[in-house]
Amino acid sequence: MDHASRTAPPAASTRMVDVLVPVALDQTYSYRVPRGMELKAGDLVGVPLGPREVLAVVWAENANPDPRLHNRLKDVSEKLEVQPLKGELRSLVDWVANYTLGPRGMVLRMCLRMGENLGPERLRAGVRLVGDPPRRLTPARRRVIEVLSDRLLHGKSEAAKEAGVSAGVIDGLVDEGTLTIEPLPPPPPPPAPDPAYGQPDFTPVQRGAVDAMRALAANGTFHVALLDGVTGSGKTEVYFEAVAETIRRGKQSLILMPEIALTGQFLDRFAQRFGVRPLEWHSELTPRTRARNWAAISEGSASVVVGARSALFLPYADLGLIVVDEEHDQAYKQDDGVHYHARDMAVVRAHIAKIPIVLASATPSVESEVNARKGRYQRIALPSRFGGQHMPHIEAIDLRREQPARGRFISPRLAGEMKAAIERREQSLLFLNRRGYAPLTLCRACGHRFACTICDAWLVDHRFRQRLVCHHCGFSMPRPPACPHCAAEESLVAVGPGVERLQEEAAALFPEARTMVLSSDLITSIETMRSELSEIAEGRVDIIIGTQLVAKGHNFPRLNLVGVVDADLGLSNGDPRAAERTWQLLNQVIGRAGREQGRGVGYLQTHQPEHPVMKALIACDREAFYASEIDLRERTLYPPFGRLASLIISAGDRPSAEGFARRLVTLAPRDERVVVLGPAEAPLAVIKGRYRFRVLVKSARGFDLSDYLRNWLALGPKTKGNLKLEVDVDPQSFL
Ligand SMILES: Nc1ncnc2c1ncn2[C@@H]1O[C@H](COP(=O)(O)OP(=O)(O)OP(=O)(O)O)[C@@H](O)[C@H]1O
Ligand SMILES: [Zn+2]
Repeated sequence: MDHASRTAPPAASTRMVDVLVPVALDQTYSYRVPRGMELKAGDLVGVPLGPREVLAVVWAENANPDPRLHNRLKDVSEKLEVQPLKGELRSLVDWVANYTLGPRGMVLRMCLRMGENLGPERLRAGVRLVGDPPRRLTPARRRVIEVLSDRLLHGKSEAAKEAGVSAGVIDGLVDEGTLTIEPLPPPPPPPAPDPAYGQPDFTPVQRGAVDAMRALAANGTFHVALLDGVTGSGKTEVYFEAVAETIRRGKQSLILMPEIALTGQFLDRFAQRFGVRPLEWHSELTPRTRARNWAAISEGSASVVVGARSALFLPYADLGLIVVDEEHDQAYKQDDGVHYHARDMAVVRAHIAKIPIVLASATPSVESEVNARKGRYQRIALPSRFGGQHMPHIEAIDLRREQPARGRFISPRLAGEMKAAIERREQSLLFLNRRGYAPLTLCRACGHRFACTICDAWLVDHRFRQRLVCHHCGFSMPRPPACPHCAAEESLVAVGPGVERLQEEAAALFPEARTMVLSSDLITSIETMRSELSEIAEGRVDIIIGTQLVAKGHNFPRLNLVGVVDADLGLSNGDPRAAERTWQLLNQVIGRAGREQGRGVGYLQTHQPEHPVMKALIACDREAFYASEIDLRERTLYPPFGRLASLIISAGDRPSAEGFARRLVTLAPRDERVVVLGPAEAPLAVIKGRYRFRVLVKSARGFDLSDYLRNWLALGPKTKGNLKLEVDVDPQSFL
């Protein structure tokens, strides 16, 4: 910089803005606004950052940087012609970043996942027959002319496909003057959902809840309702009324789902109620659909959006309602990148936007249950099933007394019930939350166990894929013919069951029955998953064998029997939420039984029928479960009576990770409202070659734990080299 430019006032404009860039940075950067460019907070802009041009959002106008820096600032290069991010969304980004300690830029990034193309839609080419046939008329050319004989405009690629020719044949006809190329008009926007399209008749039990839903949506102010209805009570139909009311008010609704891959049935039900399908938002959208949907959401033409957790961060033009379906579901917690809980952040968004939110579940999280008990959330209850169906009857099968045969996992009693169900032409569901064939493979001769080389985990035998697979890093290897340790041949045995092994057993027990395994690792695409689920719903499967994928939200009309193969599975680890999870998962999966006809029955194969969770399940005693769990959390000051955060320290070698974790803990600011536990080696001590230590931070309920952590980490040693520190506020996983 030369002397003159420092003293003379710059010729360029002196306006400046602070922009936030969607990368892993927390702070904003100042840029100059070129003359003639009008910018306000929320505008999307292109800015030079280092050697690149990047997308950014104006976070604050009239920024006030050091005036001496002014001449070193670069200019905003362009303003994008899209809707600006509203103040409401920018506040959410700031709030989430502040709460989770995630970099603001990374939170912003979730708002900007609109795919590559932001410009206008590329026009598609159309062709029309206008002139005479060419002199040289090949059979291919004749077919094209036939297809276009109506002299209307056809899509070029469709016409080529219909005539069975390449695009080159069409281009040839264009050169001859036989056809013209004209742009196809863009497809008309899909019709808007119609709130009056297919409204059902509600039962007297449902009517009260429906009225409450409509009132909350009509009020349109911040209000949290817990729609607490047993499985099969019609929660979806009921919250659709809040959506209908929101459509009538001309505002947008967002319905969050834990597992968007499984929502085929949901989309159909939505169409039955509103005449069209809602707009979808999830990771499997093509870039073009993503760009189109993002634009429809930000312009306001999308009236209802159903999406996975990331849909919470979209730039709705005028959001009027949020519904969080299956609000208790763990899948709402994101555990990489920004660690956030979409249900909790949805409540924050509703609060900032001053709109109502409905949390729906048959098995509310302990947090939401406590909020309803304390009157912070309005409870809207549906205590019985729709259509007079009974809740399933639940029984324990005590595995200490009723053992399956050696190497088998289905007890004789459960097998007998399955046989009876098949004879009644009803479906059975075997539930086991374990993917693959067997969780462990060992050598009978020397005892060698197959473990992942870079994770602290056994390799899981996957027979469909014919490989041993690590569920933590994805490493896999073929099952070797001999033990790599002692070279014994044919000595390898599978230990324990996975769903694939259960299918083998079910097929051996009932050779005539049609079986199907549903497990996330076997899904090749959302479409195949949806078609498999409709095959089940149509009754073309007798025995369904599945992981937690089958527990969520499905309606299988012919399913009356659910067998939980290992009810104790989720209780054995030291997870403070183990009891809650087990209660929720088993209620949900057994809740698939007896929804439309006949009586549903659930069998719990367990070694501990006297465990409080099993007892509450068997007695269908929801009160007993929540009372004892709430009491326990209150005594131990676990959430929601206290707050938790985890620090996860990992490094390529054990001493670095442990050393850093120890140093960090010694620097924790003293505060009598905070307890720092650890560091301790993580239960999953090594993942992908990284050694992991955990620190658990517990505080009183009203305490600003995020602020405490921020101050602490600012004092802490810097993370250098491959050392990584992750902060997880309100952790759901303790592994
Ligand atoms: N008023 C109604 N009229 C017609 N059908 C209804 C009505 N209420 C509910 N149903 C039907 O009852 C079935 C169960 O409803 P729904 O799936 O909404 O229950 P749910 O409470 O969400 O259950 P879960 O928690 O198990 O997912 C569905 O097939 C639904 O279409
Ligand atoms: Zn691994």
